[in-house]
Amino acid sequence: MDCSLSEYFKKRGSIKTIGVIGMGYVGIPAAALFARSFDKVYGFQRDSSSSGYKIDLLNSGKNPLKGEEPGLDDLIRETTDKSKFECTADFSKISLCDAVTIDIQTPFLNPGDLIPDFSALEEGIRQAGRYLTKGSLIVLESTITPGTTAIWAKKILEEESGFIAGEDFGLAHAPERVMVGRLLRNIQEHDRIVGGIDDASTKRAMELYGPVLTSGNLIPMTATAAEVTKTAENTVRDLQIAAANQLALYCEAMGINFYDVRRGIDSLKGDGITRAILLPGAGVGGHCLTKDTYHLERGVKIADEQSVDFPEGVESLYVTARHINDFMPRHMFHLLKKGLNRSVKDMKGAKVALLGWSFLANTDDARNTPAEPFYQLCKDAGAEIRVHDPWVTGWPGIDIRQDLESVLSGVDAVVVFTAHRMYYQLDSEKIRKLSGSNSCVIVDGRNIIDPDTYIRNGFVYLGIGRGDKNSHPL
Ligand SMILES: NC(=O)c1ccc[n+]([C@@H]2O[C@H](COP(=O)([O-])OP(=O)(O)OC[C@H]3O[C@@H](n4cnc5c(N)ncnc54)[C@H](O)[C@@H]3O)[C@@H](O)[C@H]2O)c1
Ligand SMILES: CC(=O)N[C@@H]1[C@@H](OP(=O)(O)OP(=O)(O)OC[C@H]2O[C@@H](n3ccc(=O)[nH]c3=O)[C@H](O)[C@@H]2O)O[C@H](CO)[C@@H](O)[C@@H]1O
Repeated sequence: MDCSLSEYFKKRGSIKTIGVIGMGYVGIPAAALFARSFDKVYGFQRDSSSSGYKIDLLNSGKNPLKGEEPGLDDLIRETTDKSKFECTADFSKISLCDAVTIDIQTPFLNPGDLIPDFSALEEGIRQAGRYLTKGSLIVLESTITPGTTAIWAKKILEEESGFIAGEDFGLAHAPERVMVGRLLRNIQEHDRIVGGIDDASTKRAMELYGPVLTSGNLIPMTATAAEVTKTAENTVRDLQIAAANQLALYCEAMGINFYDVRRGIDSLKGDGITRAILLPGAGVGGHCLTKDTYHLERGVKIADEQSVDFPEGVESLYVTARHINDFMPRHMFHLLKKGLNRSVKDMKGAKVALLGWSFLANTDDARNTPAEPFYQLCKDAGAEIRVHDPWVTGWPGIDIRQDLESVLSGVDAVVVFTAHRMYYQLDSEKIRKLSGSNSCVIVDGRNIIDPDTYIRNGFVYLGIGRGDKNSHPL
């Protein structure tokens, strides 16, 4: 009788060589941190036209990620210099690894039909299955539909390897809870959810993640519970943001200042009471909050259990929240239209400066940026729209400039979409001169400018949640 999985792990000894499949926002910092704590890390990256360049870049000690990532440049240089971190497209080296993590993108083709595009992930899992060895551990870190690890991934790995998960190799899910701009810090400081398909896999996965944690704790559970934790934590966050967005829309309609109401609500504290209201904004972007709700919804739909007991004909609260957040770029367009009407200008032919393309302040990550639907609405309405972003240097079909003055000169309207640090320094007098207009419109999607300063300088001001200012006297 072959030995049990725990015995395989024991015979193999402690984890020394690790493979990380997918050199992206998640895989690169994860691999670099593993390389600091373990003997050797192989970063597996397919040699694709869009990302193959990362292999040589990383092997030369350079960080392919733009934007501010404290500590990552040095850590990549340090670990590659010591040959502890090597990037490759040769997946056969997976056979040298004691543990392999998979950090491949998991977008939705079309959220409406809840069908994720797991094609890239499947290719990566098949590569892992092809070369994994007895007594190794496979960990899915990608954000996936609940049920994926223990059913779909397990089946593929067993098909490709001829081994049995839970007997010949370990299998777990350990979701990444990182945010661009704080990748290294999040991996080390956030508590780490670790969910194996069985106890032996969970324990082995804890051996893998323990050494990279500084203040974070390990939180063991089953693989499916780990998948639900990850998708639900982002679903709930998206719901909280939608609650703030809806309240902001109400405050605008009622002519009051959302931030007065927020301060008032926050004042109710103590005795375990919490009513934390997040911030309304021009929209919710990113790779995670825009899709994890649909992973959770799909998970409950495909679960073997009987269908969920839920009120008849009522849409999921979580999907409704997604619709509210996805509406915010259109609301920004409505505010712009209102402002141009007040300054007696047509949207058609209006020159509009869009400030901020990335979905998050001070990063270059523009995936699912809410600025894109807004941009399209303006274009479709005949406006001439110019985009500025200090971090995002390129985007398919969009001319993104880094020279703010050239974007602002001669404009009829300025629209703030991202709270980049430099936009807090915007000078109303300078913008008025650059625009050459005595009634330039300014729409603040991130509450970063002072309305009264701009109104005093002759601007037509509108801001999200600012019902007290959006119809100010001209
Ligand atoms: N970006 C974040 O801040 C973040 C945060 C939390 C969770 N996540 C999740 O982590 C996962 C990865 O996200 P990401 O942002 O790192 O994606 P990414 O697109 O930045 O990186 C994915 C990398 O995997 C590579 N890849 C794709 N298929 C491959 C294959 N078959 N073999 C080898 N490499 C392959 C791609 O070329 C790319 O370099 C996703 O599921 C995402 O939801 C991301
Ligand atoms: C890449 C990513 O997304 N990773 C996630 C991220 O989650 P996060 O919640 O930290 O990301 P947010 O900061 O929410 O940004 C999302 C969008 O929401 C808008 N927003 C935010 C707050 C608010 O009050 N009003 C808003 O409108 C904001 O502009 C932005 O477009 O990091 C976690 C680890 O920290 C990860 O685990 C998690 O996968």
